[in-house]
Amino acid sequence: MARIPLKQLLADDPKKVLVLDGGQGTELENRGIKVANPVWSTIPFISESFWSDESSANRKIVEEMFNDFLAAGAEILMTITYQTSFKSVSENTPIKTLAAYDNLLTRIVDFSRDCIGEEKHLIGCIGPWGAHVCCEFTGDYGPNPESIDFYQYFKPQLDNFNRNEKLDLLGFETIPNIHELKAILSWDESILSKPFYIGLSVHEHGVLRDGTTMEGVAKVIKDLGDKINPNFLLLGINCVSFNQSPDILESLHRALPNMPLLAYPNSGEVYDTEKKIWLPNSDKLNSWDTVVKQYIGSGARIIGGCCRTTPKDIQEISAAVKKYT
Ligand code: MET
Ligand SMILES: [Zn+2]
Repeated sequence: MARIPLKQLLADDPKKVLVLDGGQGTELENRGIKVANPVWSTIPFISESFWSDESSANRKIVEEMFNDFLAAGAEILMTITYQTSFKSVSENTPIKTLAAYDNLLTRIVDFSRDCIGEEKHLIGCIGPWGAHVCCEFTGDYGPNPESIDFYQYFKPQLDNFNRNEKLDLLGFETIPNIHELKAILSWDESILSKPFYIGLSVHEHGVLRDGTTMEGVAKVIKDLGDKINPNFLLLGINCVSFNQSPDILESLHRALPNMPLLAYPNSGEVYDTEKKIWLPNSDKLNSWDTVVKQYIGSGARIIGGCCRTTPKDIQEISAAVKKYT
């Protein structure tokens, strides 16, 4: 394999900060793919023509998106599988069996790897349980979050991703609920056999969407002690408010000073659910230059963008990472 394993790469060069790509779902939308459906950005991969017709319009759009993020300086990119859980796919698309689902994931990973080449690192993106029921920004997992069978939900995607050598890292993203975090962290190497990270969905006031403080999050990790899965490489925040994200990351760093972190906030725009439009971030307090500088000061090792961030944002992130490392 041409790529250095991420664990080694991060350990060998303690100053290395990897530039991640930007918001894929919203970028596909910007480029004309209609993603408003229960499997969101998975939708282009569901139609057979995406695979059979190499000149299909959607295929071109996805290829160009990857190319533009690469040209902007991304060194680690994600598969577009945020809402590609077996439950979401089998309940909302013609793909019903585990075998057909496995085939879908393998095709998506192969395609993503072909788009980015052998040199760049690839993350197998895994959205939270809440994405299936649209509550990743409220963290409201119902009256009995402790009895949700998270393993059952994630297993088909994990089984596929764990054994796919084209993936370098698994990314659990936008995790809003402490019970889900505890569940993921309770899984040993037989369940999570690849390096993985967890991106938390954090309120702008700095608490997990369900109200747990960053100290509370840190306690879960500290309490696990040396029982923690050695594949747990990074913890961080994603799709959080751009303006508040440096402070949030700093609070996570204070609570867990030795933990490698990652950060990829959204653009700070706000979605108007009535008018169904994105409202501009009118009080953008910081530039990427300032934000990236603060992230690096707080121990960030992977930095990129989430929803509504574009290749232009990644270009600015990449310039700042070069400047401050
Ligand atoms: N990686 C996902 C995407 O941009 C993150 C979504 S956060 C709702 O497609
Ligand atoms: Zn996002």
